[in-house]
Amino acid sequence: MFVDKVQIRIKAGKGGDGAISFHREKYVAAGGPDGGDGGRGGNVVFMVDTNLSTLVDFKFKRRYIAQDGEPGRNKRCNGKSAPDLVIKVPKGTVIRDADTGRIMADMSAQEAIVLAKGGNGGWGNTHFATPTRQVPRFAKPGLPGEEYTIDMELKLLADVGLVGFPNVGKSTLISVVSAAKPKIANYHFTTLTPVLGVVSVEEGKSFVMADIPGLIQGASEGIGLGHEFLRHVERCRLILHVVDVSGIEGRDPIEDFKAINEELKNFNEELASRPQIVAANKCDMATPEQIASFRTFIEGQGYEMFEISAATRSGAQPLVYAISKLLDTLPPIKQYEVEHVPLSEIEKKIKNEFQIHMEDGIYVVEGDWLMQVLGLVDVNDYESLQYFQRVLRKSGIIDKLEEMGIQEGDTVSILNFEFDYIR
Ligand SMILES: Nc1nc2c(ncn2[C@@H]2O[C@H](COP(=O)(O)OP(=O)(O)OP(=O)(O)O)[C@@H](O)[C@H]2O)c(=O)[nH]1
Ligand SMILES: [Mg+2]
Repeated sequence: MFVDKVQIRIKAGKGGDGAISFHREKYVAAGGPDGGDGGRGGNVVFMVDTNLSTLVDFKFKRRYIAQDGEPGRNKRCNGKSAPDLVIKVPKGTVIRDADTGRIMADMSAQEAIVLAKGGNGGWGNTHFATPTRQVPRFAKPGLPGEEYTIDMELKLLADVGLVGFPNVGKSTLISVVSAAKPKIANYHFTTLTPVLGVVSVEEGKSFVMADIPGLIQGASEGIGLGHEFLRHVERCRLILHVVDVSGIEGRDPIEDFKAINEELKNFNEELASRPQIVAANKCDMATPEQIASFRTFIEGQGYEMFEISAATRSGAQPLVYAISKLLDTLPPIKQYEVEHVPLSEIEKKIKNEFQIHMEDGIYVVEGDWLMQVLGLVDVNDYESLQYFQRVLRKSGIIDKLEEMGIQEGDTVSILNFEFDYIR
């Protein structure tokens, strides 16, 4: 079964809670705190698996939950962090946050990505001993992991997309220019799922061609099969429009050509203006007059046309060279840009709900949204920390801290994350 669109739910693991425990030893009256930290919750990681070519597995399993981190224990034993939950997807899968529509990943630009971060483990009470507080009877709980409902869509990666009415010879063509072996038969909708083929042009030079089911009038409104598959030509750099010029099926090639382009336009305006080459197929069955009048029309429209017979292979090689030459001048395959959660939205939310209080000489900042921001921060990554700093500043947290008299070197605690304040 070919499936190229699914919705699933992912949830990263919760961090383990920090432990509250005190050192116990014979003859030692009151031992210090020795509660260990909780381990990190498992991330949910997406990884490209080139052996996969459909999202069918996700039709049957829709919830993916990573394990929680282990809680801390006594004797300063830290809980184990949970392993990442790795989800394998075919190359070309585009992942969106179903709630906001934001693009989270394009699994053609990236091989692997952490989509939901596991929560940090909570600190054990060992961390909270100070000269004035020798018996800290508290620890921090682990933070929840991120969770999302995501829409996944497979958009195949091909340089050239074959489009045309059913039975015009698209599959025959891909079978003669590449090693792909699609089903070929004399009836409509022989091809039911997209097929990719690598076309080699010359030593060290090749491009990828995608064969999709035939389109019919109304395809863009969901009639027939083609519409479901047009998303697979959305990334193509070039459209190869195959037309049957022989009229053996009683159709008019000019009308066919117009109808298909109309469908492309209805599906996606931009798709219709994608560079397009026309392959006039079944020339072995067409009269010179039929070919000539089609050529006049096509060239009049400003397209380049190639006479071919996929069945006899004639004309296929010049077509391949022409495609390759045109591809050299075109931009690379479209990648979807990952959209980060807009800063301004986060700032607004934080601004409305953060609170700061002092606890044992530490500035403690709290707020639900901070948790989500922290989920995006990687403390080992400079850019990420800068982003965090920007959020703190723009959402007014730094102003508030300064108002409260914070000084260089004072400790600020934001959830489980403690750092020295630097101006
Ligand atoms: N005479 C002739 N027949 C051809 C040519 N190319 C393809 N055919 C025949 O046309 C029929 C349909 O070919 P396919 O390659 O399956 O057509 P398709 O466009 O992939 O069709 P769908 O998958 O249904 O959209 C088959 O019987 C082919 O043998 C050609 O150049 N000349
Ligand atoms: Mg076919």
